[in-house]
Amino acid sequence: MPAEEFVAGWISGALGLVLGHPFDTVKVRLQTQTTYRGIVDCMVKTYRHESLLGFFKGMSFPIASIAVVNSVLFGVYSNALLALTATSHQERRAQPPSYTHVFIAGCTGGFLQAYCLAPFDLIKVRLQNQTEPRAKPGSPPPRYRGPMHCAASIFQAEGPRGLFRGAWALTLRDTPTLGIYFVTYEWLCRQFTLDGQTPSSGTVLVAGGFAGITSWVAATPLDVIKSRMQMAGLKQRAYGGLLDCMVSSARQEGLGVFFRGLTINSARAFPVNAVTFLSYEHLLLSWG
Ligand SMILES: C[N+](C)(C)CCCC[C@H](N)C(=O)O
Repeated sequence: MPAEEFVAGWISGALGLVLGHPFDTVKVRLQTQTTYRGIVDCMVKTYRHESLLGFFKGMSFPIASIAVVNSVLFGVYSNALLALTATSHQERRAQPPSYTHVFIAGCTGGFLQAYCLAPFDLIKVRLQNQTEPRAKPGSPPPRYRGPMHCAASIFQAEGPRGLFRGAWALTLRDTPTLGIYFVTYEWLCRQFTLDGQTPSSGTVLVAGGFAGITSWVAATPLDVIKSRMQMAGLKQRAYGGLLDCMVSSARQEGLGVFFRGLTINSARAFPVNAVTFLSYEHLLLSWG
């Protein structure tokens, strides 16, 4: 039943997401704030000021949006591959598509999911960057009270286009790197699987995990720029555009700035993407 599979896919996507979210908060903070000395320092400070809850800020929207984002990514990828190679998912093990086709299909999926992801991602980043501890009597309330309030305030202050701030950087980040994502996954699966056979669950977990890491390594420089452009509207320190943001970040902080959050991104990527690919493959198998 497609509806059941959809729910199962959403739940396993959500599981991966919850697992990865604390890493994601630390990453966003390291990328956009200069008060932390490193991963451990950021974790300790977050825990001291905001308790464990601090790591889970901004999570409800990604959970709700992962259903849309994941189905666009995997659905477009699979259908693009069908259009390119005329083989359905079931036939692909017997007649494996070329890596060029896998790459093109991955880029197409990545391009389209980026636009669905953009407003959700913006709200996530804005909420994750609120470092105020949870409502203490007497302390000023945080700027955004929650995701809906955040969306409404951005809409009011910056207009509908405000919700798509950083969307270009996000599209540039995701188009080629999701091509790399599916190529890495396919390549690793084929290395550990006999011709024509279905990869084992262990292979799918490892291939999915490494596909996540590889694509995040490639995506990190644009990820930093994306997060900064998303925060720019708030700080009134608007950049002239993507290039301006790149140049001024590199000038002020050196080239190392493009690799901020790389370690934490990779640590997060393995479990998240291992779980995502395992559920994807299982769902398609049970669909027959
Ligand atoms: C393309 N880029 C590297 C940005 C993401 C690729 C992995 C996507 C996955 N949902 C995750 O959150 O890890």
